[in-house]
Amino acid sequence: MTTIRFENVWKEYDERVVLEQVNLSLDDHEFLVIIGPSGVGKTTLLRMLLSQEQPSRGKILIDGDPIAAEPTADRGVVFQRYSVFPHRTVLGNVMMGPQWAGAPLLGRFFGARRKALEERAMALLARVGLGEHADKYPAQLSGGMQQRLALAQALIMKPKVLLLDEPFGALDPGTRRSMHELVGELWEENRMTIVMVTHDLPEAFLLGTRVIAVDRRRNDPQAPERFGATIVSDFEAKCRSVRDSRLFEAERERVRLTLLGTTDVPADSPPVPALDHSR
Ligand SMILES: Nc1ncnc2c1ncn2[C@@H]1O[C@H](COP(=O)(O)OP(=O)(O)OP(=O)(O)O)[C@@H](O)[C@H]1O
Repeated sequence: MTTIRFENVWKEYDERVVLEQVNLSLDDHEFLVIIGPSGVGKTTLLRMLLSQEQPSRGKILIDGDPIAAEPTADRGVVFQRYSVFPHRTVLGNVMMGPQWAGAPLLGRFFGARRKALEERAMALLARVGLGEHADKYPAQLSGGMQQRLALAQALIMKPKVLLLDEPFGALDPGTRRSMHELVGELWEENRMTIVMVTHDLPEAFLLGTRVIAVDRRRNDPQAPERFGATIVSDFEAKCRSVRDSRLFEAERERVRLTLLGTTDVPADSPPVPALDHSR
C-alpha cells in the first residue's frame, strides 16, 4: 500500500517562489496526472517526490512517514528523453539497477543470483515487447522501444511509486497510443502509484484516475518571482466503479496468465482487495 501526502509544501530558489501551499493526498494505487503551463513547477514536484529536491517548507509523507532524504529504489522514474545507458545492451540496462542495489561494490551478480535476475529481466522485457531485442544496444531501438526499455528498467526495481515526466512527449501518435495501453496495463499489474506530468489533456484524462492542474493563482507584475504556483483544479478523472472494474479485469487477466504459465507476475503478489462500493 502506498499513500502520498503533501502538507503545505513550498519550493523556493533564493528569492524565487516556484511552488506554494501545495496540499495533496493520494490514495493507494492512484494514477495522478499533473498538467499546467510550461515552467510552472511540474517537474519540480516530481523531483521532490524523488528526493532530488527538498521542499523549502512543508512536508511530504509516504505511507505516513516523512519521505526519505535521498532517492531510493522504491521510487522509479522515466523521463521524456531516453534515460537508458547507450553502452549497455537492452538486457544489461534492465539488469543494472538490481545489481548496483544488491552488490554496490562490483555492480555485478554471479552464479545462481545472476541467472535468477537474468530470468526476471527477460520476462520483464518480454512483457514490454522487447523479448526479441535483449542483445541490441539502445541506438538500435526506435524511440518507443527505448521508452519501453526505460519502463522495464524502472519496473525491475519493483517501485511503489513510478514517476513519469512527459514520457511520451517525443513519440509519434501511433507509438504513443501503444505506450498508453502498456502503461495502463503495467499500472494495474504492478499495483503501483503513478504520478505523471504531461502537456496532453486527452492523455491526462485517458490514463489518470485523478488530474490536477498547477498554475499561479496570484501574480505581482512588479515582482513576478514573488508568488509560486499551486494546485488550481483537482479532477477525479475516473469514478470509483470504473477503477474497481479495471482492477477486477486486471486480476482476472493475471490469474489467466498465471494458469497458462506465461507471466512474470510474482506468485506472492498481493490479491486484489474486495471491491469497495462505499467510496
Ligand atoms: N535548480 C534550480 N534553480 C533555480 N531555478 C530552478 C531550478 N530548477 C527549476 N527551477 C525553476 O523552477 C521553475 C519550474 O521549473 P519546472 O522544470 O519544474 O517547470 P515545468 O512546469 O516542469 O516546466 P515544463 O513544462 O516546461 O517542463 C522554472 O522557472 C525553473 O527555471
